[in-house]
Amino acid sequence: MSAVLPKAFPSNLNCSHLPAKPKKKKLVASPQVSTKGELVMDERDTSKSARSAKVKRKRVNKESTFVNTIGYGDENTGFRVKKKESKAAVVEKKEKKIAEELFDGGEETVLQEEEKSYLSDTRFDECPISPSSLKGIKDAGYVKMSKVQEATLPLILQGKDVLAKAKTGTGKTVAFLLPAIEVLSKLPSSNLGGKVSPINVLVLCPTRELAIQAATEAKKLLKYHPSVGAQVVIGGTRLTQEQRNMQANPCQILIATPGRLKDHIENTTGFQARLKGVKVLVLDEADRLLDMGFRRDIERIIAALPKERQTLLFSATVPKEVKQICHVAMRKDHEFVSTVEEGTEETHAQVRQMYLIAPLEKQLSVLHQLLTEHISQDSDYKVIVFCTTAMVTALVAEVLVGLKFKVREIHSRKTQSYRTRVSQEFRQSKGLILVSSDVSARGVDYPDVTLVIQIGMPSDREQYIHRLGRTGRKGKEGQGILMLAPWEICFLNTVKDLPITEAAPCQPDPGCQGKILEVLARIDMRNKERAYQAWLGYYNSAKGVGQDKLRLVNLATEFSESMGLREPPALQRKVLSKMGLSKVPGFRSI
Ligand SMILES: Nc1ncnc2c1ncn2[C@@H]1O[C@H](COP(=O)(O)OP(=O)(O)OP(=O)(O)O)[C@@H](O)[C@H]1O
Repeated sequence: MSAVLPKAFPSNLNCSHLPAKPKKKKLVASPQVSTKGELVMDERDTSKSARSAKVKRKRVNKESTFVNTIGYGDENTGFRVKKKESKAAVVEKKEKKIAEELFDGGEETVLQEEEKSYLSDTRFDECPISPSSLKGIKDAGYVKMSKVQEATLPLILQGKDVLAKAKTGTGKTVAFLLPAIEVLSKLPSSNLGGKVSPINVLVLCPTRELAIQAATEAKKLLKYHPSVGAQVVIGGTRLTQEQRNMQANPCQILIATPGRLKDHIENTTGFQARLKGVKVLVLDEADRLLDMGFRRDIERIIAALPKERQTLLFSATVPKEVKQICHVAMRKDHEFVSTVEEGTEETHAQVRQMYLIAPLEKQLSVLHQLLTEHISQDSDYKVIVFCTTAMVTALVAEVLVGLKFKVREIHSRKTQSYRTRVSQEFRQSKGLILVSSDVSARGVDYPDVTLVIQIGMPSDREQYIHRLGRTGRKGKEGQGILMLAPWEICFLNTVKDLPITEAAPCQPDPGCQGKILEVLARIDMRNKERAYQAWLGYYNSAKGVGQDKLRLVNLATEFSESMGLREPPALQRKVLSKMGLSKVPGFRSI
């Protein structure tokens, strides 16, 4: 395997290395409609003002038709069978009429050409979906299905287990929630009531943020299903509070993080009985949930569920190991659906990906330069800076605040209420930088993120793709920069098939380093000690770095120097021992 080797870090070049946002011409929907009611596309400049007016609403002649590419008329689906006046046909007509009324006038959201790329030509109202769901979909502003939604809906409605792979930000949440709600709404009423209130749909998400977000999407789709409810159980909130909520208002859809769900299985009276009602299990970000970190919890959870159920696994990345172990959760005859074409990248073409090599002691000043440049180019900037661990995230955020950037931080060491508040604020804001650990790496849907910076090598190729996927969502443009230390270059091997190119070298403003040292000097020593320990823990187990322990000692010292420390902090003996480093010479211990 040939590595993509970057040039050495040059000492004397300016930082205008990032290509300015191209002022290219794009195809955008014209406000005109042809006599046949087709949308007429023309070519014109999409300057900022044009971009800001990107979503326009326009009436399209009802005659404009859309080709249904996947055959919802298929008899196997049990919907829209034949056009004879049978009872089924009458019901079908009635449903169709309601659907037509819902979308009457064919109000069509006209999007930029690039934003359409993730959508299919199939409209939701052409599909065998209940009028109540259609109403919710309409209120959410969705008209056409995304490609992954179009590809998976018929299979899920047929009752198949599905493993689905689709790029980040292309609507996977609706792809599993909508059919799951449809399955649920067709259950006989005995499944919906009785002494025990069963949980019929169980959605597992790897992070709390993702679970909350999935619940928000579920609530949109359930708006006109008054008898169906969705509830979230996640860590970071009081177990007893969740128990009370579930008792007061038992819902058929439960969205959970694995650890907390396991807690309820073990500690909440009657919970196991409720789980016996599960008809659909969804593993969102399946590869993450099935990797070693979550595997035990997932196995324990699956053991508590009925064997007779439908299982759906969704993710933007499905490494081959996941395909191998998905039998843990799925039936043998499950379908694998991928909307990422064979031989194409798993990342979006409209997201420019670059890497940049900088030694640890220069990384903060390079970061300062990257952010300053980006902000000067785009006043509507919205940046996520990913760091390796929670404590390193906290430190980088503190430095950026000291340098007067507008910053929020989010990581696992913050309380859940703080995380929820910051997440909500960032979702709605412009002109803000979010410094984050991997709690925001997967699935979190922040609209219009303009730049994702990753400092330090991600845990693996999949995590790189998911972090990058926080920008360029729903077909929009974005930019990603991966900043590596020279000794992390080996990581590039794992992403060499992706269109990631080396950024022109960056020489930060000479005055900046001094300012950074001043800021660092003001930061509480304990925060630096925590960052040092966390950094060491991360790289100690990082592939390609952690094996050579003697080298690790030196790299950790380099990191402590980058925080302005003369000597590395001493670590507790038991911490060193836990990391398997107690016998390695060079670490200071107390
Ligand atoms: N058919 C649709 N039309 C328009 N917007 C949609 C449609 N379906 C979903 N969306 C919106 O697209 C955005 C991205 O969806 P979602 O977060 O589910 O993507 P995802 O594929 O799960 O991404 P990730 O891989 O990062 O988890 C959300 O804001 C969602 O509300």
